Amino acid sequence: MAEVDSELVVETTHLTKIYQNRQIALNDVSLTIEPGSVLGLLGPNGAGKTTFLRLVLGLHRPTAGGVRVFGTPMTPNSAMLRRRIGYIPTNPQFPKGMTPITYLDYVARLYGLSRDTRKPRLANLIRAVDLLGESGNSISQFSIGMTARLAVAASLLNEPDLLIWDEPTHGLDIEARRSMLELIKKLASEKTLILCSHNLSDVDEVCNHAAVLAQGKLIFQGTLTELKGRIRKNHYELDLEGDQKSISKAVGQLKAIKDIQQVTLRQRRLDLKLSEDILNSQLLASVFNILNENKIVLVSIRSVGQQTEQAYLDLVEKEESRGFTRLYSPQAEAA
Ligand SMILES: Nc1ncnc2c1ncn2[C@@H]1O[C@H](COP(=O)(O)OP(=O)(O)OP(=O)(O)O)[C@@H](O)[C@H]1O
Repeated sequence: MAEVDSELVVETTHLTKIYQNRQIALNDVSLTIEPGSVLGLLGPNGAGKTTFLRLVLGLHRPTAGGVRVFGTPMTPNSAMLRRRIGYIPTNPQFPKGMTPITYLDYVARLYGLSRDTRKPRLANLIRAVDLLGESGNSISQFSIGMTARLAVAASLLNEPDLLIWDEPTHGLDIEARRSMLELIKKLASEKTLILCSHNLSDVDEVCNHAAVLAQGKLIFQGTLTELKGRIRKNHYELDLEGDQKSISKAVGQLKAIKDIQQVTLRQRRLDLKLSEDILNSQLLASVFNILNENKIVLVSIRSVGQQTEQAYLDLVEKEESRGFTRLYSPQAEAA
């Protein structure tokens, strides 16, 4: 584990970006990212994610508010500060006439790395991203997976402390995606990462924090556990085995229990929604008892919806319906 200092890696205050005086891409976003975080930046298309990343990188100037990276204000002139960041845009593009070696060597020279540092680091990185066999081939022949690996190598060349990767698994096949996720997990032990992604199972696997943008506004920031904790709990799905008559009888008994709010049976799959404020283990014990009395075998039980994807969809849907309400009841908004 890398030494974690208390300095915030990123701090945005009231960050706002309006394009061409009319498109509000980012609206008053105040967000902090601590060292060691692996932050999943989430949001529907057009929510402002790329705009946010570009502002953190100092590639755009904010319309209002500001960004500090490692405690220092980030501006388009902060070239030295940007060197501490390894950035991969969505669908990275490279000069087609180059090979991975000539390209990485070129980037390393731009960073001002000496020959003695450059050569071994380049060799290590090419090996780490598994491009050794392709190191002398033209980038123009590269698949999406090879291009993604080259982008990873380029983003790590200057040994940055912060990695900002926009959709790193986009377009990758199953194997390439797996190795990308494993690499992210490895890097997470020594660096801070911001990962923009539409793939919530990837986020679930590698991130420990999440920030959700919707229509330019930050509607959630916190740990992934907190994000999941926002969704409805006490919803279970049970697969049963037994004769239909016994199952129907058990369903009748379950419906009579006060703290079971909803009982739905589809074939042999039972959907149970329990009261939020009840000790679930106690109530589930009663459920198991009823199944037992009716000689019904419990094949499996799952907690429904305790997933990042469900939590994210709940949040974004809620925000959209709020927008809808604002649109159609101006008095409510003004109140
Ligand atoms: N250079 C620009 N000029 C004008 N409008 C822009 C510009 N870049 C982005 N926008 C607009 O700003 C809003 C936010 O765009 P942004 O690309 O930041 O969203 P995003 O969350 O990254 O979307 P996606 O998931 O589709 O990549 C969108 O409405 C987009 O059309």
